[in-house]
Amino acid sequence: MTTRAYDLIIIGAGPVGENVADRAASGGLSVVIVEAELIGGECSYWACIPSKAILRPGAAIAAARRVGGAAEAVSGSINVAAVLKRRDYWVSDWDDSGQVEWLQGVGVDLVRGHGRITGPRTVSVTGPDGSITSLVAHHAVVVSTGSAALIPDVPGLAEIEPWTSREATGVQTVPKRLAILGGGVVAAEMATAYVSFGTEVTLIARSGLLGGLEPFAGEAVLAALREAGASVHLGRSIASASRTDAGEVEYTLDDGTALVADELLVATGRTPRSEDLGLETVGLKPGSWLDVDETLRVLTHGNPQLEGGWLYAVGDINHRVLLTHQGKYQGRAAGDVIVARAKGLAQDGGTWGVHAATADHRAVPSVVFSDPEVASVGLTADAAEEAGLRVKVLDYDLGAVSGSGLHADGYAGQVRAIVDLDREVLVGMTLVGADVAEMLHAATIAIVGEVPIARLWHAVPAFPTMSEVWLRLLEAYGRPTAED
Ligand SMILES: Cc1cc2nc3c(=O)[nH]c(=O)nc-3n(C[C@H](O)[C@H](O)[C@H](O)COP(=O)(O)OP(=O)(O)OC[C@H]3O[C@@H](n4cnc5c(N)ncnc54)[C@H](O)[C@@H]3O)c2cc1C
Ligand SMILES: NC(=O)c1ccc[n+]([C@@H]2O[C@H](COP(=O)([O-])OP(=O)(O)OC[C@H]3O[C@@H](n4cnc5c(N)ncnc54)[C@H](O)[C@@H]3O)[C@@H](O)[C@H]2O)c1
Repeated sequence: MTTRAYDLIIIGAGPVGENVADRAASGGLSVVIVEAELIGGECSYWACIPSKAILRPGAAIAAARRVGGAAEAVSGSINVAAVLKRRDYWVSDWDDSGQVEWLQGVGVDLVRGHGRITGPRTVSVTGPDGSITSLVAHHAVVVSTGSAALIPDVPGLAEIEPWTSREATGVQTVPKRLAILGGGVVAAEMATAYVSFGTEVTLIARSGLLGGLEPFAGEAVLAALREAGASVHLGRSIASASRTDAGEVEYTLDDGTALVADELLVATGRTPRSEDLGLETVGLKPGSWLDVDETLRVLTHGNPQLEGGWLYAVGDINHRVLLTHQGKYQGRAAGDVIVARAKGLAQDGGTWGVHAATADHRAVPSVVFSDPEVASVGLTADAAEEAGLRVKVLDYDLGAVSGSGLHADGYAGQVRAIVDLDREVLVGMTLVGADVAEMLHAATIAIVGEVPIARLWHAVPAFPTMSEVWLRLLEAYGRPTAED
């Protein structure tokens, strides 16, 4: 057994752990990162990247089909083998050597294996060959171990070895019939991808689609999936599942309907990867999400083992926002504040401070890459009401903007903006329609910058782009007068 000492130990080299490592190393700390699987984590190999790689070809074909003159050039069907080959390129054939080189380049040491906390500031790593490496941190330990697919407790479900997002994004042979349980983001995106492959998709959602977003978003995606041939059962769940000798999945809905598929994808949310992490050795509960303060430090709640604030939890594992870009944002703040604390430098963990993840509460951008796309940031109308804000809700038909009509024949889309009437600033925006993803960042900037609505009149959208919807929304709000 070897023991090594570093300023900072990071457990989990997903996109979030990598960002913490980068900031801390560039701030002059000695850093080691521990990884059990591939450097780059879930996002790079089994989530964001492969899912978007398999969605894009279908979206590109659909885009061409919506433009008269171009539509005529689209003949035949999608080349699934070529799609999967392109996906393989984007996941580097599940080889992380490029990321290993990057770690070396930024001066971060890597220990491959499963990391477990063994006490305050100490971590033990069991390597693939069973060897043990003991690590001691002078300053901090960061847990960035992410999340895994949650399999609900449905009779027979675990036994049939259902697909999770890993199998759905890493598919080698596309099934003819795919059942999907869940109505969230993974379900919407994978249904969209597999429908584009020509798979017979059956989606089972216990409520509507894309809960938590503006209701018109889920309704538009639902209508499009049905239009594309998917069979969608709303208000239903799966009561039992089994596999036949031939490998088919037989499952029953909670209304007694019996159905069959070749594979069943479970897309019912995530569970924290903290079960086998040694949390019990420092008075925390194994298998729990880790609550943190604004600087991503695990809340001590008077726990003497966490004294000195040495433990941080960043990314999915803290359950603030389960998105890569937001986790990386947290990672930059955490890496910098660990450096500041280690070196006794000034800290800025107040609202919008460099060491605080304030945007987690105010402006989380997210895109569902379904067809239509759903891009949202900040509050929905319901969330604004729950927060007790006095708001004006501005709705506009995105298809009525010239830029949209030019972009695609019969463009269908919808935009909703939420304005805080007391501060006269934007606090939320949701866009639904083809290719709205790239329009989202303007709204994020307006919210984070707290740009006054009166000033937004000077932010002129280029003609004829879809962004002209901003003008229509401002008109719906009302143009300021000289007296205002
Ligand atoms: C299908 C799917 C699609 C998604 N698409 C998007 C998207 O388009 N955009 C977006 O922003 N987000 C997306 N997400 C969410 C995104 O994948 C996560 O938010 C992101 O991966 C979280 O990063 P992380 O570093 O916190 O965790 P992870 O990426 O899960 O990385 C954690 C790492 O820690 C390692 N690890 C865990 N435990 C240990 C241990 N004990 N010892 C050593 N190593 C350990 C794991 O092996 C892993 O490499 C998607 C998620 C799914 C499931
Ligand atoms: N484009 C993106 O940014 C992107 C893409 C995919 C995933 N993600 C992230 O990954 C995370 C996980 O996605 P997800 O879709 O698995 O989770 P989710 O939380 O988005 O959706 C879970 C769905 O499963 C349903 N559900 C939960 N338990 C159930 C049960 N027992 N029976 C039937 N239905 C049940 C819920 O009602 C919900 O519709 C999300 O938080 C999301 O942020 C992001």
